Amino acid sequence: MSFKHKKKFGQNFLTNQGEVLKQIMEVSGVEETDVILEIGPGEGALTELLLEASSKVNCVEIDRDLEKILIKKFDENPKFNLIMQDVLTVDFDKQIGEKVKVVANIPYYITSPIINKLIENRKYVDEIYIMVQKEVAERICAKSGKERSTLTLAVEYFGDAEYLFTIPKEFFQPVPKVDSAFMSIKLRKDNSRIEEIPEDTFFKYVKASFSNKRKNLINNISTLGIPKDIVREKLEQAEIDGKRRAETLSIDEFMNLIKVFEK
Ligand SMILES: C[S@@+](CC[C@H](N)C(=O)[O-])C[C@H]1O[C@@H](n2cnc3c(N)ncnc32)[C@H](O)[C@@H]1O
Repeated sequence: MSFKHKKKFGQNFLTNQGEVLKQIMEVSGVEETDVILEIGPGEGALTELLLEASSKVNCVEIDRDLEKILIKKFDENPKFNLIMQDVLTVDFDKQIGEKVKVVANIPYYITSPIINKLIENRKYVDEIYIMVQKEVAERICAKSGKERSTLTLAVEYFGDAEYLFTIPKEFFQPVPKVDSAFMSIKLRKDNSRIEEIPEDTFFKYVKASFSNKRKNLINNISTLGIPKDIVREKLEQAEIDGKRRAETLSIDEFMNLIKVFEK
């Protein structure tokens, strides 16, 4: 009996596998020494190639109905480690405990929480290769323009994102409404940005700046309780036009602006 896909778990499995999987393996550059974390293995299409190419594959899958299928396929392979659990509840210290490369076609309904969880556990993760909704990949990787958001800045603060390639929606079963994209996030090994501006401070200003996307920086930053004339003055010092919107600022402009406000 074939597997019945569950919408609530974001289950759109790759069908046009040969082509896409080959591309995934090529761009993610998995090596024999790599330990992999695959979030949402599904029926194990990608898992099989990851097992061939790496030294160990930790798979985290939430759906108990897939457990038997995965065990039947891979349980005899000593490199295979199955964690049947919601990925957002995985304790990296206890359950992973070593450096991993993330390679996965993740469940799209929790894309931001997954990225945030991987960033929080960056001591175990330095490279992330994931398939996400095309629009989300475009937003995360946008260097300028209205696609930029707090998620774009969060990723830029900790690393570098790159849009790798597009996967048409017809390559999945069931066929979703949207196309997908494969992208990478390389987390910075040094703490350069964090040392310049602490995380809490950085996100306080970024969140305020994006709090109302139609409003300009003066109006949004003043929601932090800073009088508008002071906000205006500080933005002038930072050489940033207060009428600009947050989406037009690069991360370096944000870093500079925050330094001036925090002086
Ligand atoms: C988009 S499908 C990808 C399946 C497979 N990797 C493929 O490419 O065909 C997402 C997978 O994530 C699993 N999943 C959904 N929510 C999850 C969660 N919170 N934790 C772990 N896995 C989850 C789903 O059951 C499904 O297997």
